[in-house]
Amino acid sequence: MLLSLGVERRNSVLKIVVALGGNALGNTPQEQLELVRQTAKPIVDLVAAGHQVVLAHGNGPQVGMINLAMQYAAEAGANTPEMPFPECGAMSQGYIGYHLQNALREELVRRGLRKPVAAISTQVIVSEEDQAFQTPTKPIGSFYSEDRAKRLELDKGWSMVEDAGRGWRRVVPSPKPLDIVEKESIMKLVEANHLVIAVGGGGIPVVKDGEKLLGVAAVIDKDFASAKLAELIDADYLIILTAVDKVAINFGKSDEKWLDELDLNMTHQYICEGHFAPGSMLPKIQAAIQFASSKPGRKTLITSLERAIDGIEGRTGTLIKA
Ligand SMILES: Nc1ncnc2c1ncn2[C@@H]1O[C@H](COP(=O)(O)OP(=O)(O)O)[C@@H](O)[C@H]1O
Ligand SMILES: NC(=O)OP(=O)(O)O
Repeated sequence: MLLSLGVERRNSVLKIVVALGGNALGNTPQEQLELVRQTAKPIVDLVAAGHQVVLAHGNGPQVGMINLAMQYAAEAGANTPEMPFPECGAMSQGYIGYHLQNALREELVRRGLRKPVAAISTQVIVSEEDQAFQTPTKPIGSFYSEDRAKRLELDKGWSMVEDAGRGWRRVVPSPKPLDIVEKESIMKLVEANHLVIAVGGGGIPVVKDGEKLLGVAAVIDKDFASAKLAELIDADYLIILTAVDKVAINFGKSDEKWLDELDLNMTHQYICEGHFAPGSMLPKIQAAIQFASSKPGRKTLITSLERAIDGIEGRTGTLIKA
């Protein structure tokens, strides 16, 4: 028995959306290649147990790196065009999806499993009216010292914030996902028993302009996009893999307490008490609530990539349920 997650559906096939943090993918192509090999193992464990899996991933460090590189190249007169931000997001989706789909395919082959893997270039509809466009909150790119961050604010006009005690980062608008353009294709591939990678980097944010879709300069939180995808494809579980085994209250303080389980009332109370850092744990918790409250029986597990199997088997992680 691989998947316990609340145990009532022990031997049934579950439809699971797994969301993987962009910070778990490293900072260079070499690091990412190595890390996706580790990522592939717990994902393929789920597949081997017979579950239908859709993998979503973040892109914060990667879209920041791509955007900065394109800006520097254009400013240096390297005969390189100005690259619009949504195209940078699309590049990050392709770059990460390429590594993930190969790592998953190799792990499946290594275990003698036959299953096609496909990364879908995914667009996610947002509203032009979303208040997020007025207040950037999504951390992207590298971590900087406070001094360097203040200089970048002046030199580049970036908005910079301190990110969960880890350093300063650029922040960009992060509108909420309203719909997923390629949802029918994703559904069809899942039904056809493919291992699908979708809503990479939260999806490429687009707004509707009549029949057209226009890319916008923003980064959708992949946890919200994953929750939306999980709702739309009628998944049973949303599993959010990040750098910590469990969610804590009083995180980083002397009275820190790691949580095994959260119901919706407790979760709302802890949000009001400010236990979850905006831009890092808070969106995961909000996405977890969104999915867990969208239909009876739906649950979200938050745990670390390293301990994903333990989390899946009910030995660690924080389970959020209605
Ligand atoms: N209450 C909390 N409980 C656990 N971790 C927290 C909490 N508040 C902030 N964090 C931080 O949030 C991080 C997860 O957010 P982040 O690194 O942005 O996610 P991602 O893995 O999606 O890139 C954790 O590694 C931890 O450092
Ligand atoms: N798009 C997104 O949520 O990326 P991270 O997981 O890297 O923050």
